[in-house]
Amino acid sequence: MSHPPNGPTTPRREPAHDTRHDAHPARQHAPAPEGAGASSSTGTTSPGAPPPAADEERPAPRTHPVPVHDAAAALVVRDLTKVYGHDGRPAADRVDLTVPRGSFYGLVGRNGAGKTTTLSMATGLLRPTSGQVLVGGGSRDELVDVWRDPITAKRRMGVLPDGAHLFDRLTGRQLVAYSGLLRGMDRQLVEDRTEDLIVAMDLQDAAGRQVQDYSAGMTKKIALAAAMIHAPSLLVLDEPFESVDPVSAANIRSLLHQYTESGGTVVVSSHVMDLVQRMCDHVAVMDQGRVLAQGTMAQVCDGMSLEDRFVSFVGGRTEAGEGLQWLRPE
Ligand SMILES: Nc1ncnc2c1ncn2[C@@H]1O[C@H](COP(=O)(O)OP(=O)(O)OP(=O)(O)O)[C@@H](O)[C@H]1O
Repeated sequence: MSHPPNGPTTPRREPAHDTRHDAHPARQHAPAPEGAGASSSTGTTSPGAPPPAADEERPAPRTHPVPVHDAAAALVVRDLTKVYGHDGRPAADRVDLTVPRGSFYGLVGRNGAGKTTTLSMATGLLRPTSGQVLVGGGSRDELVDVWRDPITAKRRMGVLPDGAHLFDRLTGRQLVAYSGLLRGMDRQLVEDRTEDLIVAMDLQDAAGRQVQDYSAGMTKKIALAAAMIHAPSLLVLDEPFESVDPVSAANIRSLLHQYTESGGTVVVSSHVMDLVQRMCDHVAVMDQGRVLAQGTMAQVCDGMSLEDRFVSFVGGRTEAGEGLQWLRPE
């Protein structure tokens, strides 16, 4: 599985951080995840150191295995690799990730690091070149292989893909409702949850308009609502806060925290280190298709800010304006 950690930048080994929580009944808008006492619509779902000044020597790629038994995992990614073209360079290179149940897990990396590629394979949207993805979260502790049993695996997941192609001639309300109906949910339950989600996303005034007329942030929010309607046990969200206004983002964050407190698991990709550090309890750092570090936020940060830690892992900082001396107003 993962390479053994070594060297000065390796996060300390700490005892396993069991982030699982007991079911939390006090939730208003976030659908309770499967296995957390949710009502089921169908019977099958309910579902310090400063950063290096310049481009210092990069640390050797390494991963930090999370000491969580697979049975306590919501998502296990093993040796996942994707080679898109014929140049043989993998966009995701033997990625190993273990996402504990009930965790709020951040996946960070620079542009092109392989986050979307990894999450797309992990959610059954992009066929891997090799490797395996397992999803937990059923009423029993069994893990399901996403590529061998996609129907069962996808019932457990709610996915917000990057640049999702939505049925944007539907109204927002229709889009959310159809996401539930397509999953075989009871119509009344779908209607009730749709209204709850529209309020949670602050889209009451726009719910009757076609999604094609939505702003980028509104589109993101309605797609997030559609991903949640079946109360999955795992939410995989690619850049969920991109373009979303700060008030809506804060509301969505608290909704997602309620969801994890009631046993659900959230995986988010983001470039915004400060946000990830505040929001997530676990984090993985990717660069050039590889996982350089993963673990609890405390393990990975090791006393630094996530941003400083990230830069120490991936390098690449340049002096401000270097090479752009011409960029001055005339
Ligand atoms: N469909 C594709 N065909 C060929 N190459 C691709 C394709 N999608 C992504 N890539 C390449 O794979 C690598 C990883 O891309 P990916 O989109 O996974 O990165 P990312 O970490 O999500 O980036 P960003 O933060 O900019 O969204 C990049 O080099 C990208 O050019």
